[in-house]
Amino acid sequence: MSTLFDDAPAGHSEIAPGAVHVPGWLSVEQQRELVEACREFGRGPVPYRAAKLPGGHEMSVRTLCLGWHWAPYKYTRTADDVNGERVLDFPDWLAEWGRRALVDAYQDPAAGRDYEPDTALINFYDDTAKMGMHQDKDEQADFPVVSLSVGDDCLFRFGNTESRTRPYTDIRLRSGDLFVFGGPARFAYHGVPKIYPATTDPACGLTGGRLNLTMRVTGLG
Ligand SMILES: O=C(O)CCC(=O)C(=O)O
Ligand SMILES: [Fe+2]
Repeated sequence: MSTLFDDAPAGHSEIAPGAVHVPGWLSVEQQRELVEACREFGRGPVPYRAAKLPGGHEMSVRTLCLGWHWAPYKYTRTADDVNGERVLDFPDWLAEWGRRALVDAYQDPAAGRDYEPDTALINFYDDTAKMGMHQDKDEQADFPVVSLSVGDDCLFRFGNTESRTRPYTDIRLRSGDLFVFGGPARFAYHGVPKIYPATTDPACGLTGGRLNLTMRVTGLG
C-alpha cells in the first residue's frame, strides 16, 4: 500500500540494495512489441537453442543472444556452439529501453547516462523450464543487469553474493515486470525455480510460456 511518506511509486520495491522490482513497467503494447521482436530475432541467423553446460547437461530454457553470444561460460561474436553464425546486432531501441529502465528503477534521472548495454540474453521458458541459482559474472564490467519479463508468471529467487543458498528473497515476476540488479547486488546469485503455467494474458503476445530478456554490458571490446 502506498502512503504519503513513500517516495517510490506503489509496487516499486527494493529487494536488496541495488536490486529493484518494478511491477508492470512495460505496457501491454510494449510487451507485444517485445514478443514480436523476439520472434523476429529467432528467424536468424542464429536460432533459439538450449545451451549445453560443460558437463553435457542441456539447460531447460531456450536462449538467443544479441550483440554477443553467450555459451556457458563465455561471450563470443559468433554462435560457435550453434551454427557458427554471427549474432544479430544489439538494437538501439533496446539500449534506450535499458536506460529508461535504470532511470525508473533507481528513481534517478542520471542513472541511465553511461549505460550502453551490448548483449541481451533472451530466454524462453516452457511450463517446466527453470534456471538454477547462478551469478551473471561472465561480463568484465559491473554495470547493472536489466531484466524484462513477458508471459507466464514465475518464481524468481534473488539471493546474496556469497553463496547460492539463503538468505534469499522469493518474488513473483509477472508479465511486464522490470527487475534491475546493480551496485552491491550486481553479482548476487539468482534463479528461476518455477514457472506458473497458464498465468499468461494472451494480450501480451504469448499464448503460453515465459520470455525473459536480460541486457548487460559485457565490457568486451
Ligand atoms: O528468467 C529470469 O528471470 C532470469 C534469467 C537469468 O538469470 C539469466 O538469463 O541469467
Ligand atoms: Fe542470470
